[in-house]
Amino acid sequence: MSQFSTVVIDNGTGYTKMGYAGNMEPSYIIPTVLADAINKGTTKVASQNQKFENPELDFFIGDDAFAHQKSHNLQYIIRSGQIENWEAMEKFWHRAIYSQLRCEPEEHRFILTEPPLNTPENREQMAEIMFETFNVKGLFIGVQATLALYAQICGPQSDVKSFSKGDLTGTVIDSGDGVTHVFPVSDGFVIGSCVKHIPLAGKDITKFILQQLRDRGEPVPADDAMDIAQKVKERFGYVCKDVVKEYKKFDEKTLDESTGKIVQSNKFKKYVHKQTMTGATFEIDIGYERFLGPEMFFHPEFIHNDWRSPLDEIVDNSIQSCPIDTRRKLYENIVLSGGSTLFKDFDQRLNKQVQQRVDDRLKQYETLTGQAPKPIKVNVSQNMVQRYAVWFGGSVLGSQEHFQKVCHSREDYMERGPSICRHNPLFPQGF
Ligand SMILES: Nc1ncnc2c1ncn2[C@@H]1O[C@H](COP(=O)(O)OP(=O)(O)OP(=O)(O)O)[C@@H](O)[C@H]1O
Repeated sequence: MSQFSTVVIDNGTGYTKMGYAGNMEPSYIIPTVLADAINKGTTKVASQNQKFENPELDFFIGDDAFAHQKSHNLQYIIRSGQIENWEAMEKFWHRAIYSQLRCEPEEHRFILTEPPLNTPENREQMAEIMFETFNVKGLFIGVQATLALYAQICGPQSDVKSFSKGDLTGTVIDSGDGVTHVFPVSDGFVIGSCVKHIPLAGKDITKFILQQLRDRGEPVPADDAMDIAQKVKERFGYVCKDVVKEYKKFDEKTLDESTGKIVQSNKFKKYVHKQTMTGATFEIDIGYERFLGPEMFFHPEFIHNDWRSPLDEIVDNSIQSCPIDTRRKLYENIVLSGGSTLFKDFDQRLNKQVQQRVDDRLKQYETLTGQAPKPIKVNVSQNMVQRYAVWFGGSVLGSQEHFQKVCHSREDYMERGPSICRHNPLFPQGF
């Protein structure tokens, strides 16, 4: 890796992933939050036991921000994928670049990510901050869904050289902490009018699991409540094949012949938690919430009173609203991206349910016309880089030869201004 390799920063609603292009995983993953001082300059720098020399630098990001939330104003910078507070974002980038990545921005090109359908004005704002505040050498703003698809195609198992622009067609399902999106992408371009937005994601599952634990009377301390629920979700959560059958599996009791006692199903688990404040440890029983939480994707009414469309229906509707000549490929290449798609067997259940919808439609067509259409094979694929797919897509792009041709340079910016960053094609002309 070159000393001046490209920096990739993927700012998500919950977590920011950052590191250098060419790596398999981001070097830093921190919550996208800022804690800004209420009385600027009074906080001591932990490592030096002295106050900040410049009171303007009296702020913290990521986990440090949570640690200082009593003395500082905690601000969530991104909501539903969109940057809400530009001043806070600039401070966040400042600390991330100088203190975490420890790089001189003027010597590096940067790849930032944006949600699909981001406005050109937002892109210009990003460019202004990056070039004028940080004086970066170059900037590329990649659409998250396209980068996730790029990661899948140029992933660890694939041969980058045999890849063509037309391969960048597929449906990306991106589910993170705050929001879930379905993005059909054709030849590297998101089909904007067919994007579907679902206001449910990881945070909603975490809250649901916490509520379930509390309803069952488990001892969940208020201080660590969300943290416990999140760990339970990530460690024990899975997608079941059928909710009713799964309940039965949990309720099955067996006779332990060695002790002669009736024991409950091994589907129940125990989670041992060490309390942050007191250091005391205690045990929590984990039950039905293991599969009921992730069931939100297929039975959203469990969690949300007004949102009743299951994910497979939304994916199917999204693809059906795309141009007819792209649909087959969109069904055949459904790509998962983001932390909340990591539940065990999520891909299989989604695959089965979308396939069912497609088969039903084809059967209906055959009944009406008397002609048997060519079958469509739905393929939902998991991949090794799914958790950080967007970041990894940026990492691959930033390490390819053609990247310099698509990246906007500082000289270009000085000459033509922020509007150059309105368009960020992944490939140079004539690729
Ligand atoms: N193994 C896992 N199983 C289930 N959920 C997980 C797992 N690992 C992480 N998550 C969840 O994924 C979410 C974070 O994912 P990600 O980093 O993709 O989101 P984000 O980019 O911050 O948010 P968004 O995509 O909404 O902008 C959190 O809710 C986290 O609890």
